[in-house]
Amino acid sequence: MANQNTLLPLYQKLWLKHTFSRAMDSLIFLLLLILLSYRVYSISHYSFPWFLATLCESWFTLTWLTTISTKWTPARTTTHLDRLFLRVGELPQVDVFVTTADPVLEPPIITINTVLSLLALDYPANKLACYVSDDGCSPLTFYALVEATKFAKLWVPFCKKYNVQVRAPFRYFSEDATVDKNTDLQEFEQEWSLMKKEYEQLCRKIQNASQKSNPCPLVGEYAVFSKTELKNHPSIIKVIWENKEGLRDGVPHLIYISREKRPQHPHHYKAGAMNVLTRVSALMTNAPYILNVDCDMYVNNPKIAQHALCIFLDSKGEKEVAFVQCPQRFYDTVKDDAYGNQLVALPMYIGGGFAGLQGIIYAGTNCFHRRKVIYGLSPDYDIQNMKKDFGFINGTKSQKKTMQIFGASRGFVESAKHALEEMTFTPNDKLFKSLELKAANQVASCDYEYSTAWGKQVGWLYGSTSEDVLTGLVMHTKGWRSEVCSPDPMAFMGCSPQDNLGQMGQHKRWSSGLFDIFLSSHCPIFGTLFGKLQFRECLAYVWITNWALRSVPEICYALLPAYCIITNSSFLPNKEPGMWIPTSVFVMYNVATLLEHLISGLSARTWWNNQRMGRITTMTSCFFGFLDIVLKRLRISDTVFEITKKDQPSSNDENVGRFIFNKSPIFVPGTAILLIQLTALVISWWRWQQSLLKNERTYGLGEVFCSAYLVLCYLPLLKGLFAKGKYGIPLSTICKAMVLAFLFVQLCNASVAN
Ligand SMILES: O=c1ccn([C@@H]2O[C@H](COP(=O)(O)OP(=O)(O)O[C@H]3O[C@H](CO)[C@@H](O)[C@H](O)[C@H]3O)[C@@H](O)[C@H]2O)c(=O)[nH]1
Ligand SMILES: [Mn+2]
Repeated sequence: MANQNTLLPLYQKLWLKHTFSRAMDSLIFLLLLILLSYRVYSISHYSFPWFLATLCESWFTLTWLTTISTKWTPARTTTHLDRLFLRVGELPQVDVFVTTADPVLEPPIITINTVLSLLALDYPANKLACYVSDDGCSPLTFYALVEATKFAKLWVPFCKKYNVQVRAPFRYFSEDATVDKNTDLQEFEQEWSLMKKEYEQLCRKIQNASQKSNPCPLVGEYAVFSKTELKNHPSIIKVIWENKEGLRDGVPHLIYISREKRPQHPHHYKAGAMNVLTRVSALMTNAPYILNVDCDMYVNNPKIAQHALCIFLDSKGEKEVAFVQCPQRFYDTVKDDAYGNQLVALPMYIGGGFAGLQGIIYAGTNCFHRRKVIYGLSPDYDIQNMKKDFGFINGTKSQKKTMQIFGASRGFVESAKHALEEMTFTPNDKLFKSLELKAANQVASCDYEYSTAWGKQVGWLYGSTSEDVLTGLVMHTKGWRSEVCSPDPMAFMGCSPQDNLGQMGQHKRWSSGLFDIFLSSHCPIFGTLFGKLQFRECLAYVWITNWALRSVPEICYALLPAYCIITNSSFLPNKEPGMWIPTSVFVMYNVATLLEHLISGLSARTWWNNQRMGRITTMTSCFFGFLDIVLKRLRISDTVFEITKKDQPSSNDENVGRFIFNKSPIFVPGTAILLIQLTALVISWWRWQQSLLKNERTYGLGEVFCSAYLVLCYLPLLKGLFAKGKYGIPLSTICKAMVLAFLFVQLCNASVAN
């Protein structure tokens, strides 16, 4: 019996059949090929727009090929929790990392809800430790965590006693409470009311504190914050709560870390913060598994750690899987996904596709890692070679090597050695009491990483604002796989941007970070040529890392119809049968994407919003992402990680879903494209009137349709031209866009004159 249990897999991979989606995608691909052949065949049509269209369409065809390859063999996993306990006697330790960076953009109340939901995980409390990194160095965040810990002592037992599902209090109390059948209702109601009262008090305290310049006098515990500046302060490490007795049902350890920052030292944003968390936790609990969440991602399925461990501890997963990624889902989302940022259909088709290849990308949050993989281990390591590679063989020469990799902390090197050999090792059994915080301060200092492998081969990798995808890609290049874990209920829930500004900033950061990866030495193509990145996984990475680059052909293609109308030329075949080819590509593409949305349970409106936002963001945010990287490569300016605002949605606002504008240059190209299409439409209408008078036949219907379609996509901007206040596009932006549009029309006219 025991034998059989060890043989049964802890998780299974199910291959999905998206036959319909496959058929549609292939058909579109075929049509694109026909279109290209038609273009080549009718070379006699050669003209500038015809040539440019051929170039753009070749690009679209290539992109479509990578899309199909990514989506072709989707998979998902199911985990067998019941078998986990038969397999392992005791659950392993898990260190949880939460990052926060700005108490204004990321209100502490959101962060503490995430932390509370993590402390209340359905997991032995003596096997958990929660580390919070605060890049904002904010006494308010610290204060909120201290107060939250007091509440956690009531909250954690309450959640466990009544088997609460949503363990983030702000969500729990916003819904009607449900209880198991056997619960003593009276007792429950009493405790529930008490808990609600306590939570409201906690909120009030934090609210009051946030209104003062300092949450409390900066003395005692808080004295360390008295002489700090945002980017100039020593490291602050505080053990807020220690589960001293190692109680299984207690509250897990909670540690606050604000790493050292100095003006001259680059801090590498989130990746830098994660590396400090890795090192400090190595000195304290050194758990073999790490869960990483952003400050807004609360636990929605308290058993998620066990589910992830099913994958890690499975006999196959144990050897192959580097990380387990849970999907990102959002709560209180804007109706019908007006800003196209809920990412529901995309992860289902593209994410599912990745999962059926070498594995899903690492998406930065809701992800479980193995510590040894973070330290740079490859899947088929040989223990002796590994020791040599990391310099763990006695002798001064090898000691130097270890330091070159991991830095000069002896304590850390010792713990890393054990982590790599997968031996349980807690550097300090009496944990924090006897722990020398000095050692922790050393590894959190800003110069610790100089001339080490941190950020290059070890830990979260530097050099891209999409540090997550980069770090995951390098693991895949080493030959590791990854898995998606999406049990029911959904593992985590978070905030998505509540307006188009947040959404556009996020897309700009992602697209630039991803394109940065494509141009770096970690480019997925090299990964396949020289590493162990599988070919189709490489294509999938090429698909995702090229996001910013896609803006260029897309903008060209969007300008083509206007160019043709203005210059009275054409880029589309305007006679039968040729004209049917692009028409059917357009129709098929829309039908296919619409059906994908409907099958995913989304509304037709959501589909349209996603299409529309796809066009807008590619030509605005992604284009700026592209420019950012061009400037970075030319060493003119560096990219920065702009934090997304996490706000609790304003309910019942009638303006929800409306676009808001500011003076950001990001709106200039979009407005210019819109003005150009409008100009073209006016010209074509005028010409049409003329031709009616002369009784001539007009061509160029295709071009007019394309222009009109773009105006429809850009409707939010069109409304912005006429609205006032934050809903209106600023006059300066309109003027700049008008200049661009004017130049474009001049260019068109000049090209005709030649
Ligand atoms: O200097 C910094 C900047 C950011 N963060 C943290 O990084 C996380 C992600 O930032 P956010 O503004 O929420 O970005 P998103 O676009 O929502 O994040 C996604 O994309 C990022 C990469 O662009 C990943 O780092 C994230 O994990 C992933 O959820 C947050 O917890 C921040 O507190 C830091 O700790 N230090
Ligand atoms: Mn986020």
